[in-house]
Amino acid sequence: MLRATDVSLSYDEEAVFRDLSIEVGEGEVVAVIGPSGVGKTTLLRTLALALEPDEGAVTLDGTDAWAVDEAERLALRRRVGMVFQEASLFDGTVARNVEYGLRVRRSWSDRLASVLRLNGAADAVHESLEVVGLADKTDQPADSLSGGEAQRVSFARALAYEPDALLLDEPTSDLDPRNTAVIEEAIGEARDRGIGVVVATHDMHQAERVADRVAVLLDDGISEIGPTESIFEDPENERTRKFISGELVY
Ligand SMILES: Nc1ncnc2c1ncn2[C@@H]1O[C@H](COP(=O)(O)OP(=O)(O)OP(=O)(O)O)[C@@H](O)[C@H]1O
Repeated sequence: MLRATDVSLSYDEEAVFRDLSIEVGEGEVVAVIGPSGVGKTTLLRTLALALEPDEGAVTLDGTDAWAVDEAERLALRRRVGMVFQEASLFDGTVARNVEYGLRVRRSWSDRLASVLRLNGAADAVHESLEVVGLADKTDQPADSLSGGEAQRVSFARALAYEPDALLLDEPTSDLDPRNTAVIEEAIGEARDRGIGVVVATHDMHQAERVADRVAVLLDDGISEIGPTESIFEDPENERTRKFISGELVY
């Protein structure tokens, strides 16, 4: 569904990754793990069609996002949601923040259809807040939320417009165990809805808990990608094994 093929990307001539390939299918969770600064955020932004790779292709259902015109790329981008490490909510209620995702992301025709479907937007807002356990906070001002709650609202905002793919950048790095558990359950819910999820995390246990497949990003590429169990229990690549066991120090 969402696929990067042989992508290379550099900042100021400095390669972040070279010839990297990764894909996520419908209803699948792929975790990207790797040391700090290796390029996990850059990879997610490439998959979100926010960064154009220097080489290679990013395709959504077979359409090469950088080979089509701007309008078509924007339409593809709308089908991919991203949740950043830090929640970026604006002043206003929780509901307004979640609804905002719907308004910005939907195309005009979808918006019109949702106006015709009475209360369609309100339902989507409520449902996605339920997924993150915040349906009772709909009318609360966003600036009164705890950090964990704000992050959950960010997740709800991305979920509300039913993206095909959802990219999560360290979604629980600053959260306590309870908020972390809520987000991990919400990842499962997204998968059950058929959304393809890519989650970048430095927490290997989290990758083990939530992912169907794991990609290990080391130096300038993926050292290994495969089913979660085989990556953690029986990695084929020596560097992967050392990274997993903590022998590879960065
Ligand atoms: N806009 C930019 N301009 C120049 N260099 C950048 C830019 N963004 C990121 N980098 C560099 O690219 C490398 C990869 O950064 P990136 O944020 O993708 O890593 P990461 O794996 O997500 O890190 P972390 O786990 O610490 O968040 C880093 O060396 C970073 O300093």
